[in-house]
Amino acid sequence: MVNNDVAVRVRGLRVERGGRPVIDGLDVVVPAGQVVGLLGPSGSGKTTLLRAVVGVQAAVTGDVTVLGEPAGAAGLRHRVGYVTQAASVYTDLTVVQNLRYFARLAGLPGAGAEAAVRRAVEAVDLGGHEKQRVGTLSGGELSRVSLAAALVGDPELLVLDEPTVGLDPVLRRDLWNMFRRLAADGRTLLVSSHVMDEATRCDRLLLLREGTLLADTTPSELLESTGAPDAERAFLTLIEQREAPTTSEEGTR
Ligand SMILES: Nc1ncnc2c1ncn2[C@@H]1O[C@H](COP(=O)(O)OP(=O)(O)OP(=O)(O)O)[C@@H](O)[C@H]1O
Repeated sequence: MVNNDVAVRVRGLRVERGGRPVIDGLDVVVPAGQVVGLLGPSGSGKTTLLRAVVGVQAAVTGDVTVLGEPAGAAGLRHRVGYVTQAASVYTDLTVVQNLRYFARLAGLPGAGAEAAVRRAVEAVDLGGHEKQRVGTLSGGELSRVSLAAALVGDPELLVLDEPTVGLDPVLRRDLWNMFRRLAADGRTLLVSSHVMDEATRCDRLLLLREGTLLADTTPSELLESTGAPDAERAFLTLIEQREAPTTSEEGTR
């Protein structure tokens, strides 16, 4: 049965990379229609988890169900948009040429493709740059073209791997506002970041460390439960709590 309240359900996920487990027994739920932040330090397994969700990660065991289907199923191809860390648009083509290409890949016919391209350009505020070659865009504009390329197929779930990396605070804020608008339209966004202050912009947070889930919470619950003044210190507090010896262990010393 499809549970419309859940966009992604991960059960007992284990992934090996380079001959060692980088995710070991992970259970995660991503509720539909929300902006869910996947946060954790570099190397904690964020990209690996996102790759498992879009179905491109090898050596995966466990269950990953996306929009009611197994991750990577052919039926999900147009329902899931994935933006990788490295921009995957063509720098020698203009914005619109890129988006037409991605509309073709999404199987959209002529008139439908043109309408989808226009909608995607509007959704990411790239009006006026349609005929600009992607290689000449600024970093923030380039991020938005990648996002637009993922949007042309009108996906229900957007999986974004560190979309704000390398952007200044104003551009980061603008991009997060855009994510909020996309969620308000009914989409689910799973967004990874290692910048902890971005946590406050999410509806829910998944905090990852060394391939395990440290917390599945909301920004306000995170601050309340740790008593920390900001997300970064809350994350450190959670790690310290996890690593602190229990009372019984102390008693045996
Ligand atoms: N192709 C690979 N071969 C071997 N090990 C890998 C490979 N790719 C990733 N790893 C290892 O898997 C672990 C998780 O990597 P992953 O890229 O998922 O982390 P991340 O949290 O996304 O990091 P970052 O924020 O730096 O992108 C790391 O220890 C990394 O070294």
